[in-house]
Amino acid sequence: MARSNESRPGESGPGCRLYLVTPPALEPARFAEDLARALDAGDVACVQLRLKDADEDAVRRACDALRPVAQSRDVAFLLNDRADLAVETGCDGAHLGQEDGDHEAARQLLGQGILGITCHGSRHLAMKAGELGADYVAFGAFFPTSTKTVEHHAEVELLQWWGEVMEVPAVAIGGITAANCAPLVRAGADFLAVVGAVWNHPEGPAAGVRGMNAAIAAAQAEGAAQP
Ligand SMILES: Cc1ncc(COP(=O)(O)OP(=O)(O)O)c(N)n1
Ligand SMILES: Cc1ncsc1CCOP(=O)(O)O
Ligand SMILES: [Mg+2]
Repeated sequence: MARSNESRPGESGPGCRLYLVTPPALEPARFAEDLARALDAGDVACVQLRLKDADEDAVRRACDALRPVAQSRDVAFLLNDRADLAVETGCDGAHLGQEDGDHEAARQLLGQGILGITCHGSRHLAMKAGELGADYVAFGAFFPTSTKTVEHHAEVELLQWWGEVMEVPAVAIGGITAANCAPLVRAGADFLAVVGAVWNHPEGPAAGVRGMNAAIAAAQAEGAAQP
């Protein structure tokens, strides 16, 4: 599947695309190989490095090992939680939550870089994020997840509403799998962000990417066939 002419988070593009978030812990050299295999298995718009328990040096080392794997394939590489470190390490941007510092300052710091903001299940937070210039808003969790203890949930209708009134792309996250993603795609999610569906796939990450791509394509085809 072609990649380079398609959308990255923050660009509007055709249909819905896959957004990979890394596992919570990884060994950079070994994971670089897994990541390469996953990215070579199908269409991926974006990779987010999310290492909640790693210190700054470990995050830098992981960036150094993984960023080229994504960027050499024209896949955007984002850092979770830290806009400053994202800029310093040459990432394409940062994903920030509601507790991850000053979003307006991050917007300034990132310049043309990608800024994604967690908006949980909230129209209000999403409008605020859109107003300050976020390149995408992230809604979730849509389904139960074992990757993170979540306090906020989002409904499928939120995606539909957002797509009708706003231009800023929407990322859906939280417990998304090939088996449950169809309603999110049909509701207009621009990107589906996943951890477990790819990295914990029983046949390996490449099979996880192929499975997600196939499920997205099937949901889009189904949507297009409806009168
Ligand atoms: C694409 C995407 N959406 C949401 C999140 C969650 O961000 P946040 O609320 O800051 O929680 P942590 O990831 O920091 O635990 C995300 N990382 N990516
Ligand atoms: C980081 C994050 N934010 C909300 S749910 C979630 C975890 C997503 O992981 P999974 O795809 O395994 O449910
Ligand atoms: Mg965060």
